[in-house]
Amino acid sequence: MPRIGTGFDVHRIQAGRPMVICGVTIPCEFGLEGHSDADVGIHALCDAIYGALAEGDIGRWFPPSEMQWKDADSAQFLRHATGRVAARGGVICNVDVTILCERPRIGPHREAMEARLAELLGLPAGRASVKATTTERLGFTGRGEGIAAQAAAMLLVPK
Ligand SMILES: Nc1ccn([C@@H]2O[C@H](COP(=O)(O)O)[C@@H](O)[C@H]2O)c(=O)n1
Ligand SMILES: C[C@@]1(CO)OP(=O)(O)OP(=O)(O)OC[C@H]1O
Repeated sequence: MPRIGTGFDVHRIQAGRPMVICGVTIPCEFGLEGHSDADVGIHALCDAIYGALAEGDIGRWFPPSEMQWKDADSAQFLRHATGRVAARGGVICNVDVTILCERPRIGPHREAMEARLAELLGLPAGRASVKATTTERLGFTGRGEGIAAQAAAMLLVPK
């Protein structure tokens, strides 16, 4: 049956950390705070996939209280979510991620992010989409206090 899931995540800006979004480290004068590498795009996408499966959220599988996930590469979280789909005999049809921030500009890195997500998901090119929007300088993203991401995932799962 078709199953759809959505995800949303926010991380606070933090100086002195790398900026990793959708599996790609991009040049930026600040990074994101988090227990892991704080890849806000991948976290939202994991929640979309877990949500489509009704298997909880990323914190269920990778609790922030566990030191083994400190500074972890979020690619492993996405591999796990993808593995859960396979374990249920399902496939991922397509995913779509939107990053909400004024800076950094996502456009120059969009194709690299899509390629990396497709690789991690085991999808052909064109099935993983990354988009970006500002919030017109409104709210916490607009003030540059944090970055938000939302995601959707479409699956086909036997039941
Ligand atoms: N961090 C961002 C934000 C936006 N973009 C690109 O700019 C376009 C216009 O943004 P608006 O918020 O004014 O709609 C948007 O469609 C993105 O293509 C970006 O690259 N990085
Ligand atoms: C990714 C995890 C891993 O402990 O921690 P964070 O990097 O803090 O990310 P967040 O999206 O706040 O929470 C989910 C956690 O599972």
